[in-house]
Amino acid sequence: MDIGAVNALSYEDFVNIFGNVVEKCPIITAAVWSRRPFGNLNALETAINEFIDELPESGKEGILRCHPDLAGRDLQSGTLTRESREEQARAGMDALSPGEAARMARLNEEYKKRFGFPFVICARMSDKNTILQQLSERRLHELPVERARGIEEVKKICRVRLQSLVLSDAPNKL
Ligand SMILES: NC(=O)N[C@H]1NC(=O)NC1=O
Repeated sequence: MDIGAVNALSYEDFVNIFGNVVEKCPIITAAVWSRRPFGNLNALETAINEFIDELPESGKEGILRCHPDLAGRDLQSGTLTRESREEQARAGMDALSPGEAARMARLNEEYKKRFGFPFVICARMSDKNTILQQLSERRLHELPVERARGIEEVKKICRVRLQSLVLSDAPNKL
């Protein structure tokens, strides 16, 4: 899909296609539609990032809360979004040993209890050992540091999702 095609989309189609680039937050996609025309894919990504940056801290925490746990209940019950399922599978979250799964569950719970939102990391840029290590380290941070860190990871996930949507059909790359 080239950028001209993206800019020509109705808001309904735009939200249908790009609505989950930030997990379960189609309101962000719906909001940035009014920033068209985008010069290129980076401009669309920048519009999304700016929208996120302008939110109050409670809004940023809300975005984090829309993310499923890694190797959590949604993965076990098959209720992850398609994007999240693929990302978690690539990082080996569906193939943890019983010991790793128990450690992940314990650390995820500890993290959520401390911060009031789930641990978020761009699984496509990571693997299970790094994820476990990062979870173990980041759970000790202070809230403002960790909220900002989680949002950085949301932006990385968004970039990867945008790229796979727009660059996947080769002839008209952005
Ligand atoms: N909790 C969390 O990090 N979830 C995710 N990370 C990612 O890359 N996809 C997700 O759903």
